[in-house]
Amino acid sequence: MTRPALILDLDGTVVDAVPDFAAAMNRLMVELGLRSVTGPEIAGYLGDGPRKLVERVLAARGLPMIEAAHDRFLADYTAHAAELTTAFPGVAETLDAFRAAGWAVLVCTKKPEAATRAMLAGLGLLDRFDGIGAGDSFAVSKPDPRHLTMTLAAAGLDRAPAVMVGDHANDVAAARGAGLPCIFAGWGHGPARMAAGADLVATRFAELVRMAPQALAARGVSAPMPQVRAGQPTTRS
Ligand SMILES: O=C(O)COP(=O)(O)O
Repeated sequence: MTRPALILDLDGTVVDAVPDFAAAMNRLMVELGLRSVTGPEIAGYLGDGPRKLVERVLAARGLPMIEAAHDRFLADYTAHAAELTTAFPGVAETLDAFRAAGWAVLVCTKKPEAATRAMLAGLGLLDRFDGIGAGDSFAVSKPDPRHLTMTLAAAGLDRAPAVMVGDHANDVAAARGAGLPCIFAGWGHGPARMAAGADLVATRFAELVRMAPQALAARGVSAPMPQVRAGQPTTRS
């Protein structure tokens, strides 16, 4: 059988990047003389990439989009992308278990590739991925389903059975458009209503070892069940 693939959204699914987003945004707010942001405000604006994030923060302060502000924010965020950001509990050992069982693990994110790589490297996670489809890797991005199919193809996995995991309506829509089963990441930033249309809802990252094979089995595809090795912590971040 072709190697099965686990495709993971990044922000709100693999990592909580809100503290670094908020820190970089607040450096920008100081420069612009604008009211500071909070973590919950930032979390509510995520899911459509950094340009939309800046646009939404400015709009909430009564301002139109400022392209130069986005450029400054993105350069600053990219340089500090792994300072306050943490992986969700269980990520490292769960990814290791998937790969040990023969799955490919890919990330499909609206975050630009430079920031994605800097952040994953800083967290010691970059080597745990077999491919990255970032927000600027292709001409399209989520919710366009081609963001998922092109991420698979770029990793040489265009015929692989695949499962998408994400915490945002854009992730669910992209998966459905690509005809892939979707697991909603209930631990992420997306409100519960965004799970509409997902095949399954997980509450912890480690549940993916059971749910990803289950999602494929429901479509008549059998895939190996990853085993998290006994004695490994399941809550390390
Ligand atoms: O940066 C965002 O707004 C969303 O990024 P994500 O696609 O990894 O969730």
